[in-house]
Amino acid sequence: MAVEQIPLITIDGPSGSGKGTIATLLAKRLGYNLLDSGAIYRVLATAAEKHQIALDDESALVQLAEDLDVVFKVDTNQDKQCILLEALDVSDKIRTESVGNCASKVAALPKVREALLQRQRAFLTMPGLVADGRDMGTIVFPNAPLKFFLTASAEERARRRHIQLKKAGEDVILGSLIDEIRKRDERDTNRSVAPLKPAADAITIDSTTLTIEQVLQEILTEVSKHTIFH
Ligand SMILES: Nc1ncnc2c1ncn2[C@@H]1O[C@H](COP(=O)(O)OP(=O)(O)OP(=O)(O)O)[C@@H](O)[C@H]1O
Ligand SMILES: Nc1ccn([C@H]2C[C@H](O)[C@@H](COP(=O)(O)O)O2)c(=O)n1
Repeated sequence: MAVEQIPLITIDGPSGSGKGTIATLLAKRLGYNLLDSGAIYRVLATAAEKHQIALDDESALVQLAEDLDVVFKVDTNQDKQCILLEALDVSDKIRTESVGNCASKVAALPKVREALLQRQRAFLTMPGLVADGRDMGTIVFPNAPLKFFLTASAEERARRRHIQLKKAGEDVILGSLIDEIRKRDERDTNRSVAPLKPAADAITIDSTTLTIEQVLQEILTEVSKHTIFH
């Protein structure tokens, strides 16, 4: 089957807007594959630390990206993917704010993004794909038939992240999280390549005052309007 005929939904948006949560629920509901593109940048940043590569050493990071030994395993019993870097489970380790910041730095390097492009496009297989990130609808899958841009106020995103990190046992201060989220937004939005922005044909959903279930329902309503997803 030609790739253009494979059902594909993209969800872009800033950090903590709920992309990952919604993409996971949507993929499960539709029985599709899932691409958590942020996880690839997070794994790359983790590999850089492991191999003592500086986060601004573009040529070494490109080589690392090309050789990156990362495996995404779908865990059918849990609602999350298991992510292996060089055969070691890094699923939880990559979720800290600190790794998110490092990922944002390596993601600002144009040649690193180029090196990871094909790896992301390879996720587009039958029966379909839900892809979440910053440039899914603009650069990686510009021809996707249905695109969403999920957003929420920085304060609300930090509040959600605060609850999430506290549950995971991380000792974090809400005020610093708001600052970090704003800094990451700024870096992701103002970089020269594939900046965080809605695709011209994306549907924007502001989830500041919506529950996860309400966001999912809004998306499913749009999905039901397209025959390619039936
Ligand atoms: N609409 C919502 N209402 C309340 N909490 C939400 C909502 N959407 C997401 N959350 C919660 O906010 C937290 C962050 O969500 P999630 O990890 O999905 O965001 P994200 O956009 O994928 O972030 P990142 O880009 O940093 O990975 C999670 O704990 C999630 O349960
Ligand atoms: N398509 C993507 C996905 C992620 N990034 C960068 C920018 C983010 O700050 C960082 C971590 O992503 P997250 O897991 O928080 O979604 O990775 C990107 O540039 N492009």
